[in-house]
Amino acid sequence: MPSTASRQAVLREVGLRDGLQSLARTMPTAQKLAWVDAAYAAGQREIEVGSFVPARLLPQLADTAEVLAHAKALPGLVASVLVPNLKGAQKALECGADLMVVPLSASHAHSLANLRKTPDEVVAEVARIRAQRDAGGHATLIEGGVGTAFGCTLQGEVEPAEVLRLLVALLDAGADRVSLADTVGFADPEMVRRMFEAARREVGDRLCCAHFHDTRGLGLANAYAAWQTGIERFDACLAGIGGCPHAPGASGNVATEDLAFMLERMGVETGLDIQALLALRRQLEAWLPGETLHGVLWQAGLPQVLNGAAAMAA
Ligand SMILES: CC(C)(COP(=O)([O-])OP(=O)([O-])OC[C@H]1O[C@@H](n2cnc3c(N)ncnc32)[C@H](O)[C@@H]1OP(=O)([O-])[O-])[C@@H](O)C(=O)NCCC(=O)NCCSC(=O)C[C@@](C)(O)CC(=O)[O-]
Repeated sequence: MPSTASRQAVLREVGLRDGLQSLARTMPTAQKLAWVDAAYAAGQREIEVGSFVPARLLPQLADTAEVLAHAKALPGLVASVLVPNLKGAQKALECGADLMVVPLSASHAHSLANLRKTPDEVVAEVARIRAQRDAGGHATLIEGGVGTAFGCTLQGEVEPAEVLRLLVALLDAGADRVSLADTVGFADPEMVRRMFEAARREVGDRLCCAHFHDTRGLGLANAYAAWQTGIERFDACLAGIGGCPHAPGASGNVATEDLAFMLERMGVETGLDIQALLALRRQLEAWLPGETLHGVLWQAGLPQVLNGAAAMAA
């Protein structure tokens, strides 16, 4: 098990994509740009700014090109987008996204509901995306994100062997790296440990990120379990908003500010100013009146001694 000492973690903010796609309202573009700026000022260096999907499906994210252009102007920021197919990927390449995440559901039922494609058809789409990326000489990275990796509300069980097969297939098709997601909050820390260890045996360091929903209160425990297997990048949503519209029962992601607190408390450097994240959460509350926000740190605030593990080691 890798030691916690001197490790760093990256929290990729996905609230502007996963969070906002789950709300019925559309956040005005000016507020999204202010969110990107404030997240950047709080130390976030990876932000998923939206999706290139048909606006009729997700009008909340119709301004993704504009938000991406704004994010790209911030030095050192990895500005990513979600793309469901080649058409979305072409837009991401045209707009110069640093990274595009192609979601692939290991559950056949969810795959059809979400993308109208089987998992293997999504793998084939990734091969077309890779060919297009390489032909144009673009620098945009391709991440294959395997969702419903721990089960699915539509299909029920998802075989771990199928998840592993799809991780390998995505890489063989041309994804630069892969990640694992618990779309509907079915995972527990022991399942996470087993899955991430097995995935690492299959694909090594090309397994780059963990994406947990806190649907049943295990988001942080699952993140900790993934961390213990060596994962150092996590998706998270400010105020724990989020959820896939095509996954019944899906609810919010692990809250950015809570996850940052847990890691910093363990002595792990995230580069994040947690007070600034809490201030941004208050701003988000004002931007989203009437919406249910999640997370717990905001209620108690930071303890006086933040860096518990480091303090004990000193
Ligand atoms: C994949 C499709 C498009 C298939 O939808 P479809 O209807 O089968 O698409 P199509 O290829 O038949 O095209 C239909 C029309 O849409 C257009 N079109 C086609 N593609 C695009 C595009 N990219 N951008 C803009 N327009 C597009 C296309 O040009 C055409 O336009 P028309 O000729 O009718 O005028 C649709 O099912 C889709 O967009 N699905 C995405 C749904 C989504 O965003 N889900 C949430 C993200 S995944 C998630 O949240 C999970 C995750 C990542 O967070 C991790 C986790 O927790 O597990």
